[in-house]
Amino acid sequence: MQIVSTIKDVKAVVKKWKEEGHTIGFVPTMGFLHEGHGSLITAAREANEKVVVSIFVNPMQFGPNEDFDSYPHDLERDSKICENLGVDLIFHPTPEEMYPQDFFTYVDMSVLTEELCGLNREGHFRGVCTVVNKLFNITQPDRAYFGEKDAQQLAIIKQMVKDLCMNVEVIDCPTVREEDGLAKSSRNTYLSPEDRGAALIVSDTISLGESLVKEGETNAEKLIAAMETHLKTEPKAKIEYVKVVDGETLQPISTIRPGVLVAIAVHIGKTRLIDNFSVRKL
Ligand SMILES: Nc1ncnc2c1ncn2[C@@H]1O[C@H](COP(=O)(O)OP(=O)(O)OP(=O)(O)O)[C@@H](O)[C@H]1O
Ligand SMILES: CC(C)(CO)[C@@H](O)C(=O)[O-]
Ligand code: BAL
Repeated sequence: MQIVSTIKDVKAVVKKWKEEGHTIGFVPTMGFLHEGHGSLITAAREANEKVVVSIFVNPMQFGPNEDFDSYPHDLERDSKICENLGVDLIFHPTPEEMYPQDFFTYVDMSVLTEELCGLNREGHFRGVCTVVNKLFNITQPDRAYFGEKDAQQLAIIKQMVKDLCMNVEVIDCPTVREEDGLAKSSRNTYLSPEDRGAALIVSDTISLGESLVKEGETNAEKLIAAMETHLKTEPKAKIEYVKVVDGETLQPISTIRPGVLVAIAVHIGKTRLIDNFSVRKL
């Protein structure tokens, strides 16, 4: 496994692989890898001859009051995980490598970025789209792997690939959870033991929502109300949103049907957690 930090070095490796006719699977991450990332890497490993993982805490997608400075990192540990999972190349650039002083181009999307997390994280998806576009251009993947835990991000990346006719297949990977249900996330490391207990309300509320839909609830307003009421049983939970939206356009809808995304964002202490489920059939 190679670890490189410059765009030039990645491009040289990718050029050679392409000349040899290899397919490339790409997993973009911000590092501090866990089994959620592991499942993306495993899926990439199974379907492609070469696997590239990027580890880059992208400053452009963090707001001024967000956790860019405290975001966890451990390249040595991440490298071992990647090596064990059969990754061929880690790309670990510096912010200066990705954004030199004469960097002036951004990828902006409307509509999908204006809902859910976009309401409170201004500029976040501009940063995500810009960096993912740049990473795709650098790594030239046949397939790129994204987690359903970040459902809005996944929908936005699919839209970007479609709108801009990008030659990459976006593969969705199911949310990997802790044994008690909490979605795995690098930010779970911020949770104190007490907050970790309280955080369970998030996945619990997702399970409740799924059960209500299975039992026949088709009214989005009622579903949201029931989920909010459940979240409020945990005094440490501060609700940012509970929303029912179309899974592709991310616009709010009133009647639940297959293809709908039910998404929540909740703050537990200083930790912001997201979770969701998709309605596959009624
Ligand atoms: N629990 C999970 N299951 C499946 N995929 C996941 C999970 N957690 C993260 N991913 C995916 O891994 C990719 C990289 O995500 P990232 O490095 O931001 O990890 P994260 O744990 O989501 O971090 P954060 O705590 O910042 O949300 C994204 O496509 C994300 O959706
Ligand atoms: C896709 C991504 C690596 C872009 O920085 C990031 O948003 C993430 O880790 O989900
Ligand atoms: N996993 C999503 C990246 C972010 O929250 O910045």
